[in-house]
Amino acid sequence: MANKAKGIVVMGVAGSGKSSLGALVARALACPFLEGDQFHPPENIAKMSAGIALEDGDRWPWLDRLGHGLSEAAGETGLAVAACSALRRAYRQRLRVRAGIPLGFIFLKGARSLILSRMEKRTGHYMPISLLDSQFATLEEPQGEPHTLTLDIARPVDALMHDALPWAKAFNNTA
Ligand SMILES: Nc1ncnc2c1ncn2[C@@H]1O[C@H](COP(=O)(O)OP(=O)(O)OP(=O)(O)O)[C@@H](O)[C@H]1O
Ligand SMILES: O=C(O)[C@H](O)[C@@H](O)[C@H](O)[C@H](O)CO
Repeated sequence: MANKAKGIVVMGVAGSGKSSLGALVARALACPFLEGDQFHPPENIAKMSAGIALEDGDRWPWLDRLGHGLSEAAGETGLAVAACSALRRAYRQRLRVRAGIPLGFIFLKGARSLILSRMEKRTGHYMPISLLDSQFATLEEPQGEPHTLTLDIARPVDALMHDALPWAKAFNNTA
C-alpha cells in the first residue's frame, strides 16, 4: 500500500539555510518544494523589508496558506517539502492542523554570529540583518516534538544532506 501523504518543513531563523537545504531535499526525493517566503502576503514582505518584525497576527494567515499548500502538494505526489521559519511551537502546531497530514520538521540550528556572517554575504534578499535578534527572541526550539531532526548548520550543506535524506526517507515510510 502507498504511504500516507506527508510533509517535511525545514525550519529555523532567517538565514539559517532553509531554502538551500529544503530545495535539495525536495530534489533528491523528487517531490515539490514550497518556498515559505512566497506564501507571505505583500504586507508582510513590506513590513520585514522596512525592518519591522512580524507579529503572531501577521503570521497566522501565512501559516494557514502554507499548511494548505503543503497538503495540496503532498496530496498529489505523496510528499512535499517546505522552507518555513516556523519559529514558535504554536506556529508548528498551526501548520500541522492546517496541513492535516503528518509533518516532520528539520530544525537548522546555528549560532547568531555564523548566521549573521552568512546574511551579510547574501545579496538580493528582502530580510534585513537587523531582524535577526527578533528571530532568535521568537524561536522556540522543537525539543520534545514528534518527527523532528536538528542539524548543526556549521556543517556544509552536503554533510547536512547526508543526515537529512535518510531521516526524511524514514519519516516518509512511517505508517
Ligand atoms: N550549511 C551551509 N554552509 C554554508 N553556507 C550555507 C549553508 N546553508 C546555507 N548557506 C548560505 O547561507 C545563506 C542563507 O541561506 P538560505 O537563503 O538558504 O537561508 P534561509 O533560512 O532560507 O533564509 P531566509 O529565511 O532569510 O529566506 C545563503 O547565502 C546560503 O548559500
Ligand atoms: O516568521 C518570520 O519572521 C518570517 O517568516 C521570516 O522568518 C521570513 O519569512 C524568512 O525566514 C525570510 O528571511
